[in-house]
Amino acid sequence: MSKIIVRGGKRLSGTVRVSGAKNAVLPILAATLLAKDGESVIHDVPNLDDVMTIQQVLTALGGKLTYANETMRISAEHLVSFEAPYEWVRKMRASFLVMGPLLARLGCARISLPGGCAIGTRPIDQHLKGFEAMGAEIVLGQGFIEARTDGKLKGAKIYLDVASVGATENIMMAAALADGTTTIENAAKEPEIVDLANYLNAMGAIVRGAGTGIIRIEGVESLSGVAHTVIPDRVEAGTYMIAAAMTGGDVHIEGAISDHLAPVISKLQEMGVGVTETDGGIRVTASKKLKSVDVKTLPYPGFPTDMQSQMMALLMVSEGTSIVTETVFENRFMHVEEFQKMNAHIKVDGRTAIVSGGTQLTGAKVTATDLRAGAALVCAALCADGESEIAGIHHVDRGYVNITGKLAALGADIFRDEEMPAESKAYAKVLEGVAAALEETEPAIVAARTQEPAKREKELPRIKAQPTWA
Ligand SMILES: CC(=O)N[C@H]1[C@@H](OP(=O)(O)OP(=O)(O)OC[C@H]2O[C@@H](n3ccc(=O)[nH]c3=O)[C@H](O)[C@@H]2O)O[C@H](CO)[C@@H](O)[C@@H]1O
Ligand SMILES: C=C(OP(=O)(O)O)C(=O)O
Repeated sequence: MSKIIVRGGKRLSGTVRVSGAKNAVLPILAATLLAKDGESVIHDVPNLDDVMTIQQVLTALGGKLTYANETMRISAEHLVSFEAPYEWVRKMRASFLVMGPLLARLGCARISLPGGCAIGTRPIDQHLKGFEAMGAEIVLGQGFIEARTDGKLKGAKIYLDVASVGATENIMMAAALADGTTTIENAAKEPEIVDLANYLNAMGAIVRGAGTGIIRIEGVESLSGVAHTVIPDRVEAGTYMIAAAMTGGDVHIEGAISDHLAPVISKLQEMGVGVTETDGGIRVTASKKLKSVDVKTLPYPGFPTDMQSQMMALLMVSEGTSIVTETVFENRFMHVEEFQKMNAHIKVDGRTAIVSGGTQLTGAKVTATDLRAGAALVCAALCADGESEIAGIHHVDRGYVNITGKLAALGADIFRDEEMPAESKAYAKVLEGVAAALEETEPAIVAARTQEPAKREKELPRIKAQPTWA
């Protein structure tokens, strides 16, 4: 299993480019299934494991896809199946987003119960409530959900009990081809919802009010494939902003949209981080000691839950005590135990974590428990004393394009264990061999094993291991 190795203490500086947003591209790729004709050409598609997963789902349904240079071309004229296979859906919760488009296009959809990060129970009742209101019959099978409709879905008024991002997106897509008008009340307002609405409208849909709490969708007869460029990833951008702040760095985050990051920027500025909008992004500078702040996660435009663990990492090294409250997911503090291995002082009580800041973090062997937890551990390791080894990297690969390469280009001492340069690997192997041989044969070492540490240090012979080619 691959790991990320970080040797902390390097100040980050330079420019990092933000990739297309994972949480925008996944619903948009699902929406390409709505196009009965024409090719969808989606630009700035990030090279992520989640994107590869949805690509597999779309292919299994009959989509014809190609992916090169961050552009995906999809033709969904001839769908061959209404079933999203378990092997892909279990890997990624967002696979459930194909239910709305399939129901609208084929009148039938069967999807395995979704998987994803272990951050809470994450029910899908609001998605199903929306489909039922539009006339679908929902059948719960053994590990799957089936939705069927006789003829077309019918426009309806749907009030969401929680402003769910996924439910808003799934209902918007289903409603785009329904008979009549659908109104979603208490809709999610995230920038990714607006991006999906823009894409649907370009396809020929009539979606109004995206980005507000009430979205109206007038159903149309058919939709066609079009070109669209995905918005930049605000969570990836926010993660690099935190990494810059944690290392006292000076980093330009190219492509970041400050409006999308308003709640994160406001907290960073309150702490004393310099954040300025530039022509092409956001510049973050941090030179002085940072102050603690309290943070409460909320649906957009509140502080994003997807930035909570990274923010907690920054609070661990800022002066004072902070209270972090997680209101979106009921189990999103699993990173705390890992942070504690790095000498962080945090107490959790239900959905609240009390962070005692001002700590010098120490490098440790830790494990990413979910996607953002993994990114937060990387941020913590960047300013920790010594070396950290972060396992569970498959979570990070779901949502960050080349995180080690991007951070290394900013000056971090970071690599994946399989990325270790070949000469370094060979050198390390030689050193290991020399040490093992000496352990066995050198009488002074053998004798020293049983001696007091102080005496041992004095008497050990100095080993000057050199690779044979040096
Ligand atoms: C692919 C994607 O875009 N993922 C994002 C999306 O996930 P996702 O769309 O799954 O998140 P939701 O907005 O649906 O979930 C928010 C809350 O609503 C609850 N809920 C949701 C649906 C439902 O039918 N019933 C219900 O009770 C969830 O358990 C959770 O407590 O928004 C989350 C909240 O900003 C982000 O953390 C995820 O990164
Ligand atoms: C929780 C996340 O994603 P998902 O909803 O795909 O699990 C995330 O992006 O932090």
